[in-house]
Amino acid sequence: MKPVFFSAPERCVSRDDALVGRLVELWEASVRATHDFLSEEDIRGIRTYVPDALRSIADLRIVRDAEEVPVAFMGCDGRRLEMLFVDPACRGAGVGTVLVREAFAAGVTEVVVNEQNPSARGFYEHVGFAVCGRSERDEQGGPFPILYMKLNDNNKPNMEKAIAKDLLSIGAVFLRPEQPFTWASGIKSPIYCDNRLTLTAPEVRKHVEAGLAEIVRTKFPEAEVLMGTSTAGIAHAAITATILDLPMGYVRSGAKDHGRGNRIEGRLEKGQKVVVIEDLISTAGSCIEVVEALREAGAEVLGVASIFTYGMQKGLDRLAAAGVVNYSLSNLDVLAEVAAEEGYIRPEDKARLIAFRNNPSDESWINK
Ligand SMILES: O=P(O)(O)OC[C@H]1O[C@H](OP(=O)(O)OP(=O)(O)O)[C@H](O)[C@@H]1O
Ligand SMILES: O=C(O)c1cc(=O)[nH]c(=O)[nH]1
Repeated sequence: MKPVFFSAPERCVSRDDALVGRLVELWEASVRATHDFLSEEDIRGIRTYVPDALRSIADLRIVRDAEEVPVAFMGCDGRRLEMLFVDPACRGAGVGTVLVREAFAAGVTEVVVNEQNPSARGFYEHVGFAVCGRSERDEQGGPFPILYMKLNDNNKPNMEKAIAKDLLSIGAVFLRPEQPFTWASGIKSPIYCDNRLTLTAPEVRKHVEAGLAEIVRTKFPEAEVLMGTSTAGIAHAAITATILDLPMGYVRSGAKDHGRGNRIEGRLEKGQKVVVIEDLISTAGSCIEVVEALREAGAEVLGVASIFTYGMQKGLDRLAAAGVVNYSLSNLDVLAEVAAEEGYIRPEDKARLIAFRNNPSDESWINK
């Protein structure tokens, strides 16, 4: 029977002989189960290098079972996922996926797999990698063809769908056509997406923060500081900054009338390159105010990373006029599609939501 409990991935700084010994055992069991193209002699030969590789890999993470025994590990070096092995007894339980998400959060965008291991290729394709090159020999010169895989924008549709599913699954999307919500902009709306609820749903929060970190890393690699919008962007800015090991602060909706009278909290130097973290964009009024406050303080705003956008024309026009680029993890078009597919809304509601987004001043959608 598959173990049902697994620890969260743990980063291993010290790697004693007992741990390395167990990981070598795990490596061998996993290789014997998946690398049937290797001979006994090949396995024994490669095994001699494994302990050194485990001791020297920059970032080693392990998952343990209920008895604290390591059952999976991964090693990353910069953008490359160098190793990921799961005990055959635990395959299919989602441990590999959890480790890969950690790898994404750590900045991984590349992996190399043996062409003769189609299940590994299938796994990496499933989580968003695509083959971008091939070599007839492996990186040690052995006669085993390898495939170079990269995470690229092909991953975007997966991410948009996955985050939409996440938001729906935790009940963060509210539909109330009979009693419209009032948005920050004053717009009356049949829908309200409460991303604040991701904070109390750790599994979803993990996806959101890994996604925001990926946006910052790939779209704004020069970012020096993250600034959260007040209030719903602040926690996301803090968690994303922790993943990326960057400074963070936040921008209030107005300056304080006591204490130091700040509007921008946290240290911000003139000329610093800032990415704004916003939870949601409707008309983009809130995030543009924040961008303007930061520019006034002398920051160079690289752009905005947000969880969700409605894709409203007003928001798009305002962002363009302010010269602000925004990347969102998901959007209304994808959310409405997924919600209809999964039975959260009726197929006809999908078109009604999009019609509302396209023309919010037409309130014919209101159920009187
Ligand atoms: O794109 P916009 O039209 O500006 O609308 C989106 C903003 O509205 C919400 O904030 P809200 O004002 O409800 O405050 P909160 O962040 O404190 O929850 C949301 O968190 C965005 O910041
Ligand atoms: O525009 C807003 O105020 C708004 C819309 C929405 O769906 N969710 C949210 O938190 N704010």
